[in-house]
Amino acid sequence: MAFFRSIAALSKLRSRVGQQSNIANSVRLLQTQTTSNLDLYSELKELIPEYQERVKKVKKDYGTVQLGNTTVDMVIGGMRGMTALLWLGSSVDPDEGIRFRGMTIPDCQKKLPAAIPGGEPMPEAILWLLLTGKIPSKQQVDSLSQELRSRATVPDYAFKTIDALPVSAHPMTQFATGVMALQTQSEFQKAYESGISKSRYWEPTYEDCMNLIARVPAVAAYVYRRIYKDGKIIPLDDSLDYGANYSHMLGFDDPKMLDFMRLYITIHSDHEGGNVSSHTAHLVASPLSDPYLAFAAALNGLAGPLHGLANQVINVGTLEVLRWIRSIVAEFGTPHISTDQLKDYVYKTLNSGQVIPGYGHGVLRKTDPRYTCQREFALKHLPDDPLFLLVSKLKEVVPPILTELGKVKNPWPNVDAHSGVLLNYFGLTEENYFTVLFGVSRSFGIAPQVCLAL
Ligand SMILES: CC(=O)SCCNC(=O)CCNC(=O)[C@H](O)C(C)(C)COP(=O)(O)OP(=O)(O)OC[C@H]1O[C@@H](n2cnc3c(N)ncnc32)[C@H](O)[C@@H]1OP(=O)(O)O
Ligand SMILES: O=C([O-])CC(=O)C(=O)O
Repeated sequence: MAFFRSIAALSKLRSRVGQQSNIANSVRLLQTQTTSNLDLYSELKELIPEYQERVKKVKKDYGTVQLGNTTVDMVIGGMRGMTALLWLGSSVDPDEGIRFRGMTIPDCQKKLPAAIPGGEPMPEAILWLLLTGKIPSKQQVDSLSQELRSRATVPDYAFKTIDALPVSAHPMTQFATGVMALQTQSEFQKAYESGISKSRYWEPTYEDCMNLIARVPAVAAYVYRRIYKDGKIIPLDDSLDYGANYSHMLGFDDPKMLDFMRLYITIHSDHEGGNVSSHTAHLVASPLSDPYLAFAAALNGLAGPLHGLANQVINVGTLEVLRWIRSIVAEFGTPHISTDQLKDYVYKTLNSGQVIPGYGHGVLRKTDPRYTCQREFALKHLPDDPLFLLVSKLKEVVPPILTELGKVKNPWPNVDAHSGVLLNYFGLTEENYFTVLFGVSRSFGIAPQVCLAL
């Protein structure tokens, strides 16, 4: 299976050709400027032409600079470890994890606007940051919230297209089908057919990206309500921001769940360009397939159990353990499972030829900071939840066993090992649906990259 690793961001290009500070200066784009347009389009209209010029200049001045050697392992491993793509939004350091435009998750939690005092960063804020490289004000974020709501209407035929599938179809299949139905509204396709100039491709692409991001929660919520709640649809609430609205349309209005949803979307948005979903979108968009086509393709990659679907599998695992906890509780009157019992469970999984879902990574070599921030959220809001305690215990038990195997490069937990426990706590217990949440979030990372690659 091919995992493509990328050059991540221009900042990574800097470190790879470290001494050549001229390159560093040339590629330090967008991040240091301080325009203050209230709407994102006006902001980008100033920034993108300059970005395009800088990319041209880097190409002209440094186009022949070598960025490393290609080994047989890299080729067999599906370009793993090969510097191969330009990815502006984020970069992943093996030890430190994700940085969005240079900002770690704790930086984002400190600096990006929240919907409530002391709350989690809003997805609208990460979108602004990924697209512009700048930290938006609360006013800018609120204006973006409003704009996304105004774009959120989904045509009825998209729902009917989903209805043509059996209810038993996997939620990811239904979601990707709904996204394909939205594609008929592509502004890029229309503009291309009418002969738009190359330098302006980004404009209808931006329209498509914003419409796509605005509309996917309604499609995703429809899939959830159709499969699990007898098709009773909950309409968008005009007073809510993006993350809160998605949770609301799913049927969850606990303020803590709304804030968790904001955090969830923020941290799942982007993970450099080499992961399967992001790379797929980048590849599919490169021949000018529009953002809907690129995003639907990405969803199909995300639906693989070694990528996004791992969050579903870990929950099948944990729910099995939960059933086990219940039987222990029934028998002994206590929910505490011993470390030895858990170890046996992990060995049983490995001995049956399966991987331990939620552990390991193509790039990371330490615990995923996305796992850590979800753990911190859980410690704050549900410290005594039995499933959370179990997931915490798994973190003690699994890494030494994986290390013992001698071949696993990263025995530590990744993002997928934790999200399900939190969703389950708030009542979203249908684990087959979890990857759809991941998909909605990933539109935030993919869309800016598709826009900026033009
Ligand atoms: C959002 C995300 O996509 S995060 C990742 C989500 N996926 C998972 O959690 C699934 C479990 N993890 C895995 O399967 C892997 O760690 C991957 C796919 C994420 C990364 O794969 P790789 O880069 O090939 O990992 P690595 O180089 O460490 O693999 C070496 C060996 O260790 C094994 N290994 C890696 N992780 C695990 C694990 N969690 N459990 C058991 N074995 C593992 C590999 O299967 C491979 O075995 P093989 O040589 O017999 O084929
Ligand atoms: O980076 C990867 O290979 C997988 C991952 O964690 C993601 O896409 O979020």
